[in-house]
Amino acid sequence: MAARVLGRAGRLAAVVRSSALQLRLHGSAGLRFGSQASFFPPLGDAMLPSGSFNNHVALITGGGTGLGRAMTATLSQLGAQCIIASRKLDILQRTAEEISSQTGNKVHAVQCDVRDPQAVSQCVDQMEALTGLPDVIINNAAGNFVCPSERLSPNAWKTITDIVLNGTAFVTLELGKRLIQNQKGASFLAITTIYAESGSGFVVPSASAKAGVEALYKSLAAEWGRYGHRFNIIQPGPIRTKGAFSRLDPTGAFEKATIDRIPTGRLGTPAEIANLAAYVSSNYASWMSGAVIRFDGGEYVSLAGEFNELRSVTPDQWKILEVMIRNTKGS
Ligand SMILES: CCCCC/C=C\CC/C=C/C=C/C(=O)SCCNC(=O)CCNC(=O)[C@H](O)C(C)(C)COP(=O)(O)OP(=O)(O)OC[C@H]1O[C@@H](n2cnc3c(N)ncnc32)[C@H](O)[C@@H]1OP(=O)(O)O
Ligand SMILES: NC(=O)C1=CN([C@@H]2O[C@H](COP(=O)(O)OP(=O)(O)OC[C@H]3O[C@@H](n4cnc5c(N)ncnc54)[C@H](OP(=O)(O)O)[C@@H]3O)[C@@H](O)[C@H]2O)C=CC1
Repeated sequence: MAARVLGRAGRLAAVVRSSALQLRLHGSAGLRFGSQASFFPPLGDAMLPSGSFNNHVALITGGGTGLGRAMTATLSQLGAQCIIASRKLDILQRTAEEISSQTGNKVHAVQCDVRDPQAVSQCVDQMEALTGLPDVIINNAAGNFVCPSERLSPNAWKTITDIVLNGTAFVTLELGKRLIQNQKGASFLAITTIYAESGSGFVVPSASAKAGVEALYKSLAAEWGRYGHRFNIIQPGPIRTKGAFSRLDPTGAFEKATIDRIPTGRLGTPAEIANLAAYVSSNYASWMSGAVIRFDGGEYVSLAGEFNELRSVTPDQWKILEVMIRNTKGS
């Protein structure tokens, strides 16, 4: 009897090993990866009540494209007057016109390279003249590309860390000082990434700079609450944008593997993160400060757990594994 069970178990162990190999080679075994996405449909509408940002001014860096554009569209739809700032004025102006014409609320385009503190100061001057100081600041601008670290030049390192860490610091400090002087409260939000926490090879300048941004925002949450300022962080997982995907997965080779490891079976959408950013920046979240919100469909925990690949083991295979485990006597 024992021999029969062990023989069966041995055969099944081979099947399990071979399906684990198939999984590694082809990314699919047992559960159909991605089929669970139907449980988690993305909703596109603005979640907050209309008018939630009436009489609010919002600055969104990098608001002309990708996730920044989606956040601008949602805030504008909810009543905010928005200022979008980045290097490419033509793109900003096109986005501003498109969003304004859809929502009926003014979106202003202001050119600004966040790496340059003088340009940031001039951008804030321009904003003060256009709208007054903002109630909502979203530090979303970033630069990134995948690259083995041994291929990085000093200027490549400096370029990414200047945009992400110094740029966020320049914008935050310039606005913070003026808001404090004017005794005006505000919500600051930084967009980082899940690997700000874990670190990640091949995007080392970005990982280092985003970790710095998180330290900056957590520190200021503690220090500047007394001035009426809240500081929060959203760590997005993968959400398709041209800016990110063209620099992080230029051939598209990693997309399927990425989706396969996301427990909710799909990428995020710009509208979903825009809703979260709107909530965090709104008065509904006035008690939220110093928060780090991971928004990744479960990717981070999926990458972290050593045994998570056992998702590919089928119920029949589990029966055999359980017999093998129960039949183990002693150590
Ligand atoms: C589906 C699977 C994969 C997708 C995964 C998705 C999500 C996972 C988590 C994602 C996190 C995402 C984080 C992001 O930040 S995405 C945002 C991406 N958007 C951008 O980067 C937009 C802005 N980017 C740019 O403008 C440029 O790319 C820039 C960052 C290079 C800056 O441009 P510029 O100031 O004009 O700089 P350059 O003069 O061109 O270059 C400066 C310096 O860097 C070197 N360099 C540039 N590109 C590379 C490269 N690809 N490899 C190595 N080195 C590079 C360049 O040579 C210069 O150095 P020198 O020494 O030569 O002077
Ligand atoms: N998409 C994703 O999967 C993920 C994105 N993120 C984060 O989300 C945010 C938005 O990224 P995403 O929308 O995907 O990518 P985009 O490339 O579309 O957005 C980056 C924006 O930053 C602006 N920018 C870059 N350099 C500067 C600069 N020196 N000064 C001012 N603005 C600058 C760009 O505008 P311009 O070129 O006009 O300057 C662009 O609008 C980033 O912080 C990114 O790190 C995090 C995790 C995942």
